[in-house]
Amino acid sequence: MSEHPLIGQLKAARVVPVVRMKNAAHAATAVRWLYDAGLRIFEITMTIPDAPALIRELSSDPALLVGAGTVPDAATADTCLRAGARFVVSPWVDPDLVAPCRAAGAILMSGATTPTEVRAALKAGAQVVKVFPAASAGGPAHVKALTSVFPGIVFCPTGGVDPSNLDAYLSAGASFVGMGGKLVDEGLVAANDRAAVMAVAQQILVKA
Ligand SMILES: O=C[C@H](O)COP(=O)(O)O
Repeated sequence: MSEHPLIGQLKAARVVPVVRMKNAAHAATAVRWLYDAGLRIFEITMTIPDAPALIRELSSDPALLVGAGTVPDAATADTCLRAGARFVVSPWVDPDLVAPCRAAGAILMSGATTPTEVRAALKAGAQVVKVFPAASAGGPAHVKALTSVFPGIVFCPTGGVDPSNLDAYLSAGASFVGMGGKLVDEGLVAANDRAAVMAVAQQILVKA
């Protein structure tokens, strides 16, 4: 099966910022700061109040690649895809998400930890395997073990990834990573500490 054209963009960026905030205004601020730093890809998680509205707003900018994260079911996937999401991320394997993603031409990233779960994600039709939770599953060594039995599969480790271990995950065989709390800490946004968030974002860009 040929690779989805957007996967090249994700590989080139190497980091998908996972925006997970309790407060919608904080999420919008975090995205604005990361945009100012130079980032153009955003995973907007469904744990943000009214997340599809933020997806719709961001998707109106053609320079951005916006996806929906922590998508719990097909109806939510459909809402996000109609709002402009071009990738859908689930921390688990849910075959119900395949049809709406295929219909919209979007990428489905399904969560998996073990080889059995990876196989299930691929059989269900995921184009990307989100290795989650990556750090507690064994970190880069775990990703390396998975890539040895699944050569050519697009792995996106997420959970505990930060600027200090990014290179180790990529060297282990990750195509790109998801980075949440270590990149955009809601506490820093709430404290209006733009400089601290920008500093972390710069580390990602320096490495890219
Ligand atoms: O779904 C992804 C996680 O929320 C991101 O995990 P993280 O905050 O440890 O990077």
